[in-house]
Amino acid sequence: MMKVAKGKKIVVFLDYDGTLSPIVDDPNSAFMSDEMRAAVREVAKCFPTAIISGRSREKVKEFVQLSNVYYAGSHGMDIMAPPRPVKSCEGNTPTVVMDKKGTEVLFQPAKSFLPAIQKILTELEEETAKIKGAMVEDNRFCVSVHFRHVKDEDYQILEEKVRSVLENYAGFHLCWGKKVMEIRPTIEWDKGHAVEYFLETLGLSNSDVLPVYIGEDRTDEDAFKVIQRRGQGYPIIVTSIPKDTKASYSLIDPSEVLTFLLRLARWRKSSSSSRSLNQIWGVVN
Ligand SMILES: O=P(O)(O)OC[C@H]1O[C@H](O[C@H]2O[C@H](CO)[C@@H](O)[C@H](O)[C@H]2O)[C@H](O)[C@@H](O)[C@@H]1O
Repeated sequence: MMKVAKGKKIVVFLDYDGTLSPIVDDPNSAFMSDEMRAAVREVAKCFPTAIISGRSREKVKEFVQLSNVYYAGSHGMDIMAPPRPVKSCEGNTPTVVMDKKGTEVLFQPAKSFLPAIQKILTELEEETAKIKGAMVEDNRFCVSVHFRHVKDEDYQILEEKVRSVLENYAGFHLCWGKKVMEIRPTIEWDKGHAVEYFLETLGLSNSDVLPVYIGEDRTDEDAFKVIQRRGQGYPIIVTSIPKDTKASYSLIDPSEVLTFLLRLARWRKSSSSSRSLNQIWGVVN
């Protein structure tokens, strides 16, 4: 992989839950380790790096706590460029989307849905309050209804309640993630579009660019498809079991993601030195 990458511009896209942090029982405690944070920081010093999560942008930023990465929340429906251009260790400064005042620009293709989303959120909280273990999470442009702690015999009633709320709102649909139901605006925008948006706005859509996308969620498949369609880049799924996926590579869990990121940064920093790929990656040709 690194042989192909030599001389090309790498852009790194990372999912959050299950990729940078392990899947845990409480969504509010899905913290990222300091080691992982340091690795992402190093990678972002070398390559433009974006975190694309199903969480709200504010929440994922609060978890990641890095100022040298780009953030997209709500499965890519809430994108913000960082306050200042991120300088790569190659010395390149990618174009950053700025408004006339020089502040960061938000891209929110589902903005008109916000009033309805707020109502849906309130109704879901009311409707699900009596179902033990159900938890509603406000992800700004989408709403998650977690059922990890709901008894199997209560799941059906929970789903019925969610569907009954949605019946009154045209323009929204339901999808499923890991023990979670997600209510999303029906617009043609997903994590794949967010990848394309970043590549375009950063001026990185040419053929010498290699996007690396690491994710584990069903919604990451949209991004894998975009990379496959481009014919260049590395769609990497995080999974410990074989899966039907558009990704071409896999890492078992966040600890392997950590190793991969550390090696990626190390490779870039050392690629001008005499260290061989074998020394960095520990691989045998
Ligand atoms: O796109 P992502 O960053 O992968 O976000 C997808 C969803 O992740 C979170 O839920 C998942 O992780 C939780 C913490 O490990 C776990 O408790 C839950 O069961 C998983 O579904 C997040 O809470 C959701 O809002 C995101 O949509």
